[in-house]
Amino acid sequence: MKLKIAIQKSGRLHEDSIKLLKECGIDINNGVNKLKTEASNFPLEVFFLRDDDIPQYVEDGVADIGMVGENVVLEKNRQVQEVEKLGFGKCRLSVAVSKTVEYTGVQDLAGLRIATSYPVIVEQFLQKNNVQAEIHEISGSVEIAPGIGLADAICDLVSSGSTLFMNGLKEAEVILKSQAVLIANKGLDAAQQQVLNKLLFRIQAVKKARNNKYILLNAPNNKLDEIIRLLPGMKSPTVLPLAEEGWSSVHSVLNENDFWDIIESLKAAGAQGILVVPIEKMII
Ligand SMILES: Nc1ncnc2c1ncn2[C@@H]1O[C@H](COP(=O)(O)OP(=O)(O)OP(=O)(O)O)[C@@H](O)[C@H]1O
Ligand SMILES: O=P(O)(O)OC[C@H]1O[C@H](OP(=O)(O)OP(=O)(O)O)[C@H](O)[C@@H]1O
Ligand SMILES: [Mg+2]
Repeated sequence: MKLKIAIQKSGRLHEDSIKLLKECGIDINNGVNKLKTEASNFPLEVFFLRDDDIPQYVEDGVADIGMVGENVVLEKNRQVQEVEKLGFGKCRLSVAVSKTVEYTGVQDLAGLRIATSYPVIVEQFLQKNNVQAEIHEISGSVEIAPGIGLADAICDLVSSGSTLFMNGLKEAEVILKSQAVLIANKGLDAAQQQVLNKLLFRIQAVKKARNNKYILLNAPNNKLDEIIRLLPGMKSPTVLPLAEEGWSSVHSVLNENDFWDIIESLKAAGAQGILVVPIEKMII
């Protein structure tokens, strides 16, 4: 039995999806223009598809699982389960208006024509806020719609904001924060669930490793207590004596988010020769 996974054929999520599978130790041969391939060392068959089609294929069981943006999952509104956030493809779905108009709040959207490729999500947002506006569905190049007189506002994906900026628009409302997620068919059998669990275990180990760094430093023994207090570690830091009398080497694991703050405190506390090393996999 092989589990069938759908990933984006080309576009924003393609490379990161493949990279994640590879970091999970799964060898896939993704030759150019291939629509289907099999992993050589894991019971996985990979389908390369348009991202818009992935929720439906997973609902229908044509694919058992898929990697796709939460924005697409919500827009397509298919019966699938979200099993894991994948940590890439981070963006937001926002309403934007011309930078020349004054925007004071969601009621300002009343009566406007909003161009978007996300009519379902925008409709839900308008209803929730009791605002009546006209949705104009277009499939791409949404940001030029106001400039060519097609709409008064848009709703599209934003990450750096440069596309909005280049089109003379400003972000008015963030409707959704999105990232790529792993979705699964709701009726997986026990054998399929078992393969999915195996894959999930690996994905979680890769995600944890990406969020953490291994740190090694030297410290004078009289500063050890203070330095150890600064370090969380997986259990507690490893402390080894150095050849030089009165010094120790301290090893620990730091989360990416508090990383720089902790490094500064460590230096201030007397740590020297600090080395920071990426972690490949992390299993707690
Ligand atoms: N600027 C961005 N930064 C980060 N993630 C993004 C960005 N734009 C889109 N994404 C995420 O990547 C997904 C795929 O975006 P892409 O632009 O490749 O889609 P597409 O053109 O619809 O592709 P397809 O040809 O598969 O239909 C989006 O649904 C979203 O989840
Ligand atoms: O805020 P920014 O960093 O500028 O990113 C936002 C842009 O990125 C996406 O398009 P993409 O570049 O994937 O091209 P597409 O229109 O072909 O999907 C999205 O549709 C926006 O247009
Ligand atoms: Mg698409």
